[in-house]
Amino acid sequence: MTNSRHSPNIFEDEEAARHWVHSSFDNQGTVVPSDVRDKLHLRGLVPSGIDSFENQEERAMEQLRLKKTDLEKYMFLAWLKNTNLQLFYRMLLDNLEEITPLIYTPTVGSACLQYSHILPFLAPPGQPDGLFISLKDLDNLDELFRNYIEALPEPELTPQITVITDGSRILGLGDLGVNGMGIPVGKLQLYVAAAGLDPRRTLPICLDFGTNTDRFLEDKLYLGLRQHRPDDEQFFAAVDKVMKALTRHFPNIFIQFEDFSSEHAFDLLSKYRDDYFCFNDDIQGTGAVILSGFINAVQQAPVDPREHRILFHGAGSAGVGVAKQLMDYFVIEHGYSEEEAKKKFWLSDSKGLITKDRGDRLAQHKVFFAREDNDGHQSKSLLETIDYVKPTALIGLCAQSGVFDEAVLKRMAELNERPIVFPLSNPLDNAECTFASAMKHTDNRVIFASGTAFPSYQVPGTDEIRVPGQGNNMYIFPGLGLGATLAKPKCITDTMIYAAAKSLAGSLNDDEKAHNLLYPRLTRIREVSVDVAEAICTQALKDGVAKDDVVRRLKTPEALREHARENMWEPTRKTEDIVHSNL
Ligand SMILES: NC(=O)C1=CN([C@@H]2O[C@H](COP(=O)(O)OP(=O)(O)OC[C@H]3O[C@@H](n4cnc5c(N)ncnc54)[C@H](OP(=O)(O)O)[C@@H]3O)[C@@H](O)[C@H]2O)C=CC1
Ligand SMILES: CC(=O)C(=O)O
Ligand SMILES: [Mg+2]
Repeated sequence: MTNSRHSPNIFEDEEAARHWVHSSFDNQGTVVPSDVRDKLHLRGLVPSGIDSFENQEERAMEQLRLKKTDLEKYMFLAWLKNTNLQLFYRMLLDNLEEITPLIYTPTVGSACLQYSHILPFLAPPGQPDGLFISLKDLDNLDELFRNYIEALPEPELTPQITVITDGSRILGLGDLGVNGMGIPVGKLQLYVAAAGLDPRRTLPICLDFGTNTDRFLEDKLYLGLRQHRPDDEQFFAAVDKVMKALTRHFPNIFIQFEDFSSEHAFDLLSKYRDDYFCFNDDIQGTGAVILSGFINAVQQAPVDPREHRILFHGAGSAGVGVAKQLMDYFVIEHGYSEEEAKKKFWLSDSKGLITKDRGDRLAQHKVFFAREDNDGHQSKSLLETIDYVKPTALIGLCAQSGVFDEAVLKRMAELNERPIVFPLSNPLDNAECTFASAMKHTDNRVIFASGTAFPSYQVPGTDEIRVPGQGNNMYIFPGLGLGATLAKPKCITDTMIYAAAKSLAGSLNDDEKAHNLLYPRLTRIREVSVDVAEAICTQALKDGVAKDDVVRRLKTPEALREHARENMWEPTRKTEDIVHSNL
């Protein structure tokens, strides 16, 4: 994909020249060649030396590494993105393993907690980080969207993808209100880096519907609406107004629901999934990514795949979403009926094992997996539940730091030759256990993936370095979004989500398999996203929902992969591309 803006000619049209000079996308500062500087009257406005892209990147990396804290690094990167967007993405793509944790989990968690304190220092005035939609603005939605379009560097490049949150459950950090904006911003940066979505066409949205976290309401620097959240009736009506306005302004936009509280996440998905071009990342994206890691874990565990018993600690949108997705694995791959497959799952929450006769009123999303075969048995503590269930796999999605403690891990190791332990809660401080403790307390036998990346572990007394898996939906949503924006299906079907998971599981190369990895290395994320995008397109064609004519003509996986590759945006890497070839 080229970066070209087709008209008008920036050397002849004064307004276009001014626009180019002030654009954080076009004007890349110290690398702009001297003939372009002269034509655009930039001589003297930058030092006379002309940088190479390599030097420009080296300087920026040097500054990044000089920052003392990860939050300072986050702020530097946000400022860089908002002032020299292409340099930011060049750096990110060239240093994915170093920078991803700084723009995404874990650092984005600290940034969200501090968002109201740092926001004014992330972008120049007038350049929006995203669109803030306050409950008070529901009658002005058209104006809000128009303002956003007019503030864009290239108003004709309308958004094709949005990540939308109401900040009510940000990672495992709780209700952060308007501070949650950091999450859509971070997710969309990964869409660009990992799958080549055009950064000019991404739209982060934060629904500023108040917060129930009093410490924010009492913080005089808090920048959101200072009131408690609305009741359900008002909430659903407000979201509905936003959905209608959003799709009125951007009819083909692909919508990712993110980090809504579980009480609302399931209902929003079922309300909109058939008629809007949308999906829920925490339910479906996480479901797909963990299914993929589970498929690869099952191959490493010396257990008949049909004998697995899976215990979830945490039964919110992520826990239930992942359990449903894993259930499909037993139905599709092993021919189980849904009822039989369901019996392989036990879910526990803050009150213990979820059973039908526990004595409390279960939230709707927990009813499906509530056990009925417990003969009155209830268990409160995790250890008790493990003794009762005897799981082969323990999956943490409860955001309780360290809850997979020494006793829990040792019990999993007693029960299993290769226990599967996935502490998936984010950010790092919320993980149910660390990789080091999982290795230590299972005699290094654990099959492991966590939501936020842990460092590698050297097995004591040996040279062996073990690399932990990162089971994070970032391996799925970028490729899913790329495939969806290409195929333009009427809706995202369950079979498309399943196909994405299978494709991710199958994307390990020989080296990754030799190292017993559960997920591909992050450095290959663009290749992997091409595979996931192809799987989405192929399945959309099979399901008869793909609307895009080009995709409908491209029938083979290789042709679809090529199409995905050709449509991936790349930051400029050649000087001649700084001024577009059509001028
Ligand atoms: N790795 C990844 O890609 C992803 C990770 N996540 C992570 O998953 C976590 C949960 O997200 P989500 O499901 O939406 O959140 P919710 O807050 O909706 O769910 C949390 C669940 O954990 C349970 N819980 C809370 N405290 C305890 C406890 N002490 N013991 C046992 N269970 C407890 C809650 O119980 P109760 O229902 O009784 O309140 C609830 O069922 C977050 O940390 C999030 O970052 C989410 C999406 C993707
Ligand atoms: C990764 C993610 O989506 C979450 O933790 O909510
Ligand atoms: Mg999320």
